[in-house]
Amino acid sequence: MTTPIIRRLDDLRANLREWKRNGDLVGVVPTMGALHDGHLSLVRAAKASCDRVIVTLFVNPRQFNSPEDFAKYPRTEIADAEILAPLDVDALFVPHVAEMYPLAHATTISISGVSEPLEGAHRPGHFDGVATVVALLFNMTQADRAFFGEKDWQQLLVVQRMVTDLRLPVEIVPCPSIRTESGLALSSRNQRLSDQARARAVALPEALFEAADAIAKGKTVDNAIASARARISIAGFDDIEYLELRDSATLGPAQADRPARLLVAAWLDGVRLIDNVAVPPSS
Ligand SMILES: Nc1ncnc2c1ncn2[C@@H]1O[C@H](COP(=O)(O)OP(=O)(O)OP(=O)(O)O)[C@@H](O)[C@H]1O
Ligand SMILES: CC(C)(CO)[C@@H](O)C(=O)[O-]
Ligand code: BAL
Repeated sequence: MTTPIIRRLDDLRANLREWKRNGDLVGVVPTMGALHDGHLSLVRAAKASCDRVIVTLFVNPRQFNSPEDFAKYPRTEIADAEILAPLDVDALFVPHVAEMYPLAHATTISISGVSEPLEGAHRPGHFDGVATVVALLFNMTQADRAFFGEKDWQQLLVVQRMVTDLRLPVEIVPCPSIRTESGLALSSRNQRLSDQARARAVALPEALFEAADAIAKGKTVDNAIASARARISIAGFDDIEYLELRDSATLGPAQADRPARLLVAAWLDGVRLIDNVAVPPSS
């Protein structure tokens, strides 16, 4: 089975007309490619609950706040189509940048509140780019369900906020983070790490899980975060952009009686890694 690649919106719409006429439930998995098992878990979830599954592959220039990061982002379309083949998706939508953003394109979607701290503070404009492209992809694919990974926890909340606020007729399905056996969350960017750096990178999830466990057992948040920071630094990370406990749903200050999330972004050998874990309420 080869993966049908569609590049033009008109062609996608022609398929969609037929699928919608049949009453098929359409699922979309938005990605930027360089597919790994994390993406494939989203595709499997989509296949399990939808009649038609569209995977989108678009390295969205508008969500990159650093031109260097955009230039270095892995682009592996042929391998991506191959890795998807056994999953038998209905379309791999790979639009050209001009299909997404014709010259006259002048609309940006900006979400306040949940998009402002953490990634929003460290990557100015990032979530405007994400929200704009995700809204476009929802409209282009006319998806009934969309699948997003919890690895990008803040992105998930931003997209959920947008869907609620704009009354978009799409159900967001969160999917758990897929990790290597040693605990590292799979990510397209971390494919750039050397084997040696990848081994050191495991300190990130280890520190997160240990801190989450310690907080749940009553250790103060400040002490738990200080220990986690020390562990990550000792492993050789160059910079910790943030490591914070936040309310799981709002990303406001964490409260003891509500689910919280410990979220981190840190640099190792020129690669920026993010991760997050749940911290259950203490009462
Ligand atoms: N390890 C993972 N487990 C579950 N979902 C994941 C994982 N990694 C990425 N995803 C999800 O896949 C979708 C597409 O993500 P994307 O293409 O940006 O890949 P990525 O691995 O997150 O890349 P990077 O973080 O390096 O940009 C997003 O919904 C993202 O949350
Ligand atoms: C959702 C997304 C595909 C939008 O470009 C991207 O932010 C990603 O891959 O997580
Ligand atoms: N996975 C989130 C997309 C980004 O880092 O731009």
